[in-house]
Amino acid sequence: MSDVDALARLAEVIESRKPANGGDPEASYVARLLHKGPDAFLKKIGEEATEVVMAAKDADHGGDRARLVGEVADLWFHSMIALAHYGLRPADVVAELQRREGLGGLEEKAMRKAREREAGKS
Ligand SMILES: N=c1c2ncn([C@@H]3O[C@H](COP(=O)(O)OP(=O)(O)OP(=O)(O)O)[C@@H](O)[C@H]3O)c2ncn1[C@@H]1O[C@H](COP(=O)(O)O)[C@@H](O)[C@H]1O
Repeated sequence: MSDVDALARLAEVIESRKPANGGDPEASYVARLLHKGPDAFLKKIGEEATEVVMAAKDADHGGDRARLVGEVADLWFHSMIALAHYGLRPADVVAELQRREGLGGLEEKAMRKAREREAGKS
């Protein structure tokens, strides 16, 4: 079973927790966040991103790398709740990464800057 399958399965569970699909905020953490709305899960994303940074800095100094894995999992999980809310799936993110495959970040940035310069002229 691939990594992407696991993300797709989790996306299905998240989908089933939407208010429109009968998700129960009393019984489900995901349903509770979706019920509270974007402010609630976007705040969690901000917190989890900070925790990723702190865990990585800790790992730099001999800290537990498993903690970093856990914090990244929390960040991905909460990001997937946001994707679901906006009608998107992990497959959309994977497709975007696939689109970028082989296009170096520096090369992409140079192309983007050139496009911006062109747009500025017109
Ligand atoms: N992957 C996860 C997952 N990762 C993290 N969490 C929860 O996310 C919360 C993370 O918040 P924190 O670490 O900040 O801890 P906290 O202090 O409890 O958080 P808050 O009080 O601030 O909300 C915790 O309550 C975790 O239990 C998750 N909850 C659910 N899932 C998946 O989502 C599925 C559906 O979950 P329910 O909708 O709850 O059934 C589960 O079967 C899992 O596969």
